[in-house]
Amino acid sequence: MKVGIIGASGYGGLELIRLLHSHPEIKKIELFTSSEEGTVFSHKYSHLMNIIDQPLQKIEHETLANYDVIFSSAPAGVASQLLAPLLGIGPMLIDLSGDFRLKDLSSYEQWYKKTPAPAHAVEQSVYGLTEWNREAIQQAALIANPGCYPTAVLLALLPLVKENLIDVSHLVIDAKSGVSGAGNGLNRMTHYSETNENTAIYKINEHQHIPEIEQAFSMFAQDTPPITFNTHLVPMTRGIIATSYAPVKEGVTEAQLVQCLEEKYAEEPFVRVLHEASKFGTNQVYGSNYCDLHVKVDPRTNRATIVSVIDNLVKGAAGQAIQNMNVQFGFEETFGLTHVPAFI
Ligand SMILES: NC(=O)C1=CN([C@@H]2O[C@H](COP(=O)(O)OP(=O)(O)OC[C@H]3O[C@@H](n4cnc5c(N)ncnc54)[C@H](OP(=O)(O)O)[C@@H]3O)[C@@H](O)[C@H]2O)C=CC1
Ligand SMILES: CC(=O)N[C@@H](CCC(=O)OP(=O)(O)O)C(=O)O
Repeated sequence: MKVGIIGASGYGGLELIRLLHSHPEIKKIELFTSSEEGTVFSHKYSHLMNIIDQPLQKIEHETLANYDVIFSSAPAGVASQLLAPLLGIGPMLIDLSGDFRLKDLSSYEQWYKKTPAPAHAVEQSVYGLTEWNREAIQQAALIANPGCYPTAVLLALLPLVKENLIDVSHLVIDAKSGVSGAGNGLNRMTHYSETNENTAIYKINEHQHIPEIEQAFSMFAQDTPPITFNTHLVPMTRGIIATSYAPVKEGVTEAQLVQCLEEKYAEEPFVRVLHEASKFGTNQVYGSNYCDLHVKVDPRTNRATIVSVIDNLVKGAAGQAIQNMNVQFGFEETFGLTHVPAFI
């Protein structure tokens, strides 16, 4: 199979290259750019010397139409313009940005503060939360790959919300991300001297992933009241930890919550439910496509603490995108994704 990557030189693009390189069904990977046409990729990124030595190509629709799959790892607002004209003319499209995720265009405009994608394209897009939407992904022409935070949050909470085991009206989600979540652009927020030795909350109550999480609750579980979701930037490169707190419904025990997660994910290759995890963190999924979950109920407050960890660039972006490609083409779902986490 022949795949093209738009935005290859960004963090999501680099991760797509790393993972696709060991995918047994991918025979050709070609890279597209909006700014560096002709640059030999391994001259820009020397860790890819003798691995990816071809030049970056100009983004042209006639060329892109000839690929089996196009991954777009371009920014929100740009991806929709690049991909909408390719819809239905050949390649399967997988977009890592938020452009096709929100079905309500006015909600996209409100949270992203950008012009929404064309309505017909958003209508056709399929939300690529693999473990929850396989059937639709198999039929999709355009996959809206989930955001990094929503992936971590939804894999942990959807089973419990669906089975009505926790009280969502008092749900609080506290999430923390490594700096690569912000991409490779330079700005004050990710400046070393303001990130190192610092942990900062950002986009307080205004994060663009709030409507995405609420939409997924209603798609896969049930309509819920608005949620409280906040995000923090921590001085590490990769990883997301999302800790959610919610009262358990009357009579519900910790054992029931654990069983609910275990039953949902028993056959899943990339979701692990941890037991007796008195301490765990993002390093146990680093560089891998795993999402690890843990739940505990505090008997004093009757509140559940539900924790999930992912690598934002793998399960939160490129890894899940490849998992979705595997589902769509009927490949083993683990192809290209069998990397063991780099714990240290
Ligand atoms: N980083 C993460 O953890 C996650 C990111 N995402 C989403 O994935 C996408 C990529 O993120 P990330 O790799 O971190 O971002 P980066 O900023 O690292 O890279 C984005 C790339 O997009 C390309 N690009 C920029 N402007 C344009 C344009 N006008 N037209 C076409 N291409 C353009 C650039 O490459 P060039 O100049 O060569 O064209 C750039 O390298 C974003 O939409 C992001 O929101 C989703 C989940 C997690
Ligand atoms: C650390 C950091 O800045 N993370 C980014 C996540 C980016 C992302 O996944 O964006 P989309 O889902 O909108 O594509 C953020 O919080 O906006």
